[in-house]
Amino acid sequence: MPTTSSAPGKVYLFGEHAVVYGEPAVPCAIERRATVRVEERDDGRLRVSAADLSLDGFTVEYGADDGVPNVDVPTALVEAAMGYVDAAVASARDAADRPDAGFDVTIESDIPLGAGLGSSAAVVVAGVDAAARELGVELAPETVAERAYEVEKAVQSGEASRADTFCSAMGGAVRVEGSDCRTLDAPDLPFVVGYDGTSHDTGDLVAGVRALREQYDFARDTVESIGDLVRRGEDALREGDVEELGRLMDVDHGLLAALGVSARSLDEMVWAARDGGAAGAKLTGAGGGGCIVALDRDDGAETALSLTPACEEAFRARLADEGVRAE
Ligand SMILES: Nc1ncnc2c1ncn2[C@@H]1O[C@H](COP(=O)(O)OP(=O)(O)O)[C@@H](O)[C@H]1O
Ligand SMILES: C[C@@](O)(CCOP(=O)(O)O)CC(=O)O
Ligand SMILES: [Mg+2]
Repeated sequence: MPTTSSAPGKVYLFGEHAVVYGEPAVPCAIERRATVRVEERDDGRLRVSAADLSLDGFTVEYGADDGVPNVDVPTALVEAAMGYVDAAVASARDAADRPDAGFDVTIESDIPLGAGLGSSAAVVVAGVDAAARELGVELAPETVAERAYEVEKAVQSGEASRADTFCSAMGGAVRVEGSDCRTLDAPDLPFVVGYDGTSHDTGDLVAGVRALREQYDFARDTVESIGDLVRRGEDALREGDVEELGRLMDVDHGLLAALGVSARSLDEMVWAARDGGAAGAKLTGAGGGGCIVALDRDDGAETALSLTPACEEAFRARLADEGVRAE
């Protein structure tokens, strides 16, 4: 019998990148989910079918004996796409003490891939949960979050925060500062997302910020300023002060741009959203291309984004109360 789990993507209200260096961040889970179906197979092989909105559906099959993917899409693309899934399956094998378990894995996701909405975290969280349950082990969402964090850290060359994975596992709005991870009471904020249709590599962008931080004190100061801003933002979130949240999002976008992780398309979408009346707008996630998030109370920003050439798709994103769940 196959076992299926799903987990949500997220937007960052504030704090991405700085959270990697121990500053606080507030990501919010959104109602776009990745669904992972897992069925144990008795030959020890791993077969993965991934259908995604921005990558043609593909299937990879390989076993411990050869390790060679059998597919007809470019190897680099496959390797990039498989890193997270492979490591998620390995984590579940470890949790169940079944190092040789083989699986058929099928992934479906309505989270654009590599666009800052946490598709990697959602796939890993749902994958660890489903594969562990398929092997008879029920993990608490907090445990799934911690295992998924270890996976992201390993795949992103040792650089990741707990923010995306904790948010995806727990749902709702969360606050992450180092290893201190908490869920927050938050109102359903009027998020609208603008997506430029491109993707980024989170590991590369995080490495770029690290290099800048090592070279320039101003980059260290910028990371600390993002932390200060997040602490101010927490008060505004508690009070449901959308105007102040928007102002702080605008500043956060400027600080992220100073760290070199914005892009022309992201800046164009941010300005379109502001011109359309958003309370504030910023890139979300690693940046470099992908998505922006804006606070849009009256649909003006969503309309402005949908009319902006840089924006391929604009959509509303409701807060997802539920994190990882069995389907
Ligand atoms: N539907 C999917 N099927 C298989 N792998 C996926 C899917 N969605 C995301 N991934 C994995 O997540 C990676 C993208 O993660 P990342 O660069 O962190 O961007 P983000 O988390 O912002 O979407 C992909 O290269 C792939 O390994
Ligand atoms: C840049 C970072 O703060 C968030 C990355 O988010 P995403 O993978 O682009 O959705 C990295 C991290 O927290 O691990
Ligand atoms: Mg990611």
